[in-house]
Amino acid sequence: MRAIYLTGFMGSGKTTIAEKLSFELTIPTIDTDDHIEEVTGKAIPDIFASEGEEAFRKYETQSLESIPNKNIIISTGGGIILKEQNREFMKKHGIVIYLHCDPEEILKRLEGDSSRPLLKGDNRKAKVESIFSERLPLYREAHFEIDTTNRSISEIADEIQDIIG
Ligand SMILES: Nc1ncnc2c1ncn2[C@@H]1O[C@H](COP(=O)(O)OP(=O)(O)O)[C@@H](O)[C@H]1O
Ligand SMILES: O=C(O)C1=C[C@@H](OP(=O)(O)O)[C@@H](O)[C@H](O)C1
Ligand SMILES: [Mg+2]
Repeated sequence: MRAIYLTGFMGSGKTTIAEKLSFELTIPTIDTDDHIEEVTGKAIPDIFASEGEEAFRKYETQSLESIPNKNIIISTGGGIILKEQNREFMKKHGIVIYLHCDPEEILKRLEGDSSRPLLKGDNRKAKVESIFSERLPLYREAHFEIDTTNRSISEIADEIQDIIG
């Protein structure tokens, strides 16, 4: 089986759904953020704080390209689609599934979360809305799109299983 790449905004459920699918299908899963943390020995917020976003994006591409791409479910970081190189890599090596979620629900799901450096500080709503609208056309380059808004993790996992057969 070709790799399944889950893409989508922060809080769309990529990491959670990949773990569920991995359990149900008994195939491995890797999260690009976890991979970066293992390789660098640093937490994601520390990389952003000490080396900046550009350095993080380099690690992200290196992770994407070094993770196996057969018989695996890969949950990506929300910004992986920013680079054309990454979008092309995922489309070439696997099935790309975009997990859509309305910004309003993203804000609810991430209330109190402090692990996402791009949403740090005041005016989270404006931040989510502006990053979301910038990225939406890039997310939509995926092979498939699933709306996760107001849907349970089980329903979403079942829909992905239908897609991949
Ligand atoms: N379909 C869903 N319904 C409600 N909460 C969800 C759903 N999917 C994920 N969550 C919750 O949203 C938060 C972010 O999920 P996560 O899997 O880390 O998203 P991502 O990896 O896309 O940033 C977690 O607290 C998770 O439990
Ligand atoms: O959207 C982004 O640019 C980011 C999303 C995060 O992953 P999740 O999408 O799993 O939250 C993580 O890679 C980093 O904080 C940057
Ligand atoms: Mg994640």
